[in-house]
Amino acid sequence: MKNHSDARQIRIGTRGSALALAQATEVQNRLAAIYGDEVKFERVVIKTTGDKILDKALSLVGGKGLFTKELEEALFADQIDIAVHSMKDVQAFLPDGLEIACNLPREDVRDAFISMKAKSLADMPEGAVIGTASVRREAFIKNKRPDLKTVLFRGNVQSRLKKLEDGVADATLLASAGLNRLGLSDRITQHIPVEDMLPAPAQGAIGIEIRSNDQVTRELIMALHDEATGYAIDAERAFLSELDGSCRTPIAALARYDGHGRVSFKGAILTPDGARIYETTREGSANDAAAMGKDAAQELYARGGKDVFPPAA
Ligand SMILES: NCc1[nH]cc(CCC(=O)O)c1CC(=O)O
Repeated sequence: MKNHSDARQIRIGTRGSALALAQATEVQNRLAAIYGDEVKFERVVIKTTGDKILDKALSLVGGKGLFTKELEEALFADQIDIAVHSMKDVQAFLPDGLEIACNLPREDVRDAFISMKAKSLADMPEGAVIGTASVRREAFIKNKRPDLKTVLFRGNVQSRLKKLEDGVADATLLASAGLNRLGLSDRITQHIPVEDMLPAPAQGAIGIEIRSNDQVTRELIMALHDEATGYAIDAERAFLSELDGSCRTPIAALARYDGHGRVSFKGAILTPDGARIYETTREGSANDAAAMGKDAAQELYARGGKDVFPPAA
């Protein structure tokens, strides 16, 4: 056992970006609201590979676990007790010995369109340039507006907004959730309806990762778990893991819990050029959320896998 004074201490592992810190603060505030002085906090800021590589598309760097690997190593090394993640950045398969123990209530799931030149994606002048690093967003953009050009936009939310101000692109797309959490909601030009652009699996959700054998921490943080978010994430992540997509695969999914035991699910895969979208829906018991996502993935893989997934090298 660790030898901290009377109060139980939770070491919160987080990346150093403004968004990551805001999410870690949200977790800490929620825990403090429940446990008061019984729990003390220490924040441990950890730089991940994804924070260091800013000049390449993540899809070219290798993809999985770029924003989580170093945090997971710190969990294994007992340097932190919890790792706070954007669930969107958490790889489909976690290493043995670690698990996502809870999900906070989900933020806005939609993608946000941000521009000083147009009121909406549809309103963009012909040939205009959109900055994005997401193959999913790029494929949807090309599907709707084949005339638009895309440029690679990486870096944290602030640096992308700065690039926009500097005129590197005419518009960009970011998760509404991140902007809201950073107090930057006023920068959003248009919330893109999910019917037009299905979000990334788990977009807008925060998850807390722990060591599977750390029963004490699990019991403390379970109080933060949001059931509705958990069911939705179960379905969306089962969809993602069944497709075993990389960051090179445009994959989208959104599930909703109705508050009464039922989950509805929509999933899509797209060809990177946006020419084809394969989508499907499911509806069923929340207890079957993961099976629903998996089943939807199998259907779409059978229908569109050949087009969407690049042939093995
Ligand atoms: N891959 C980067 C990333 N991971 C999570 C978010 C936003 C917050 C969220 O979706 O929960 C972002 C930035 C973005 O997509 O705009």
